[in-house]
Amino acid sequence: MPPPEQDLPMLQLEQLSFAYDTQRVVDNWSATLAPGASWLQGPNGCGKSTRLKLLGAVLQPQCGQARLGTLELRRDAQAWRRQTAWVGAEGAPLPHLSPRQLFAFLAGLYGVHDEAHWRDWSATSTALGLTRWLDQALHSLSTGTQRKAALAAALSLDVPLLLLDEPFNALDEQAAAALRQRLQQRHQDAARWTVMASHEDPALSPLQTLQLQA
Ligand SMILES: Nc1ncnc2c1ncn2[C@@H]1O[C@H](COP(=O)(O)OP(=O)(O)OP(=O)(O)O)[C@@H](O)[C@H]1O
Repeated sequence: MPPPEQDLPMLQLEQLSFAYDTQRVVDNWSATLAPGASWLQGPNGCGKSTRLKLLGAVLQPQCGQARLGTLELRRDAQAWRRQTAWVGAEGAPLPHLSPRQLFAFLAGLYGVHDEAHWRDWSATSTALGLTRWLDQALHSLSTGTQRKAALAAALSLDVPLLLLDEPFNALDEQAAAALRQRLQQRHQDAARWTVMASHEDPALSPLQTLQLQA
């Protein structure tokens, strides 16, 4: 049985601010995200991708704080990254690796070695229609296939905080449906967050929507 709502941990964002040089893109961003799926919605250039990078500790906020359980983003950046998987809006990282090698590399980096994760990755890859490409270098694959590889790996790492930038871009309908199903499954356990920047409604239920302004 899931814990009562008042006992659930929250992802707390407290007045996060970030500027590229002199351009302030995130200005005192505060939000409380309950476990589950959240959608960052807003016009082009409003800072959706930048916010995901802040939450992934890829960029350092100049002010503010984020808290995930006992972790603080600015104090515990290294530990925070280990609890986080981030899939960017383009193709896959490390294009000289194959999808299988990418997952092996990430699994080693995150310290995930058990068989269950391999099985999970394999099942996710199959559901996404990735199977025939598993041993080909990512750079030789289409953008959609690269994204499937990055998504399968990130989902199988099974970290509490999953950050997805335009996850449905370049996915065929079957893969998009498989991704939705996998994300729904991920949230059957209460203590996981998925934050998505997406032009398209992620069509997950329940879904917390964060409307951002230009
Ligand atoms: N590395 C960077 N250096 C300087 N400025 C940047 C950098 N990345 C993004 N920006 C600027 O920050 C602003 C927000 O960009 P960001 O990509 O976060 O927005 P977005 O809402 O994700 O946009 P889109 O929907 O077009 O992907 C834009 O004006 C963009 O030009």
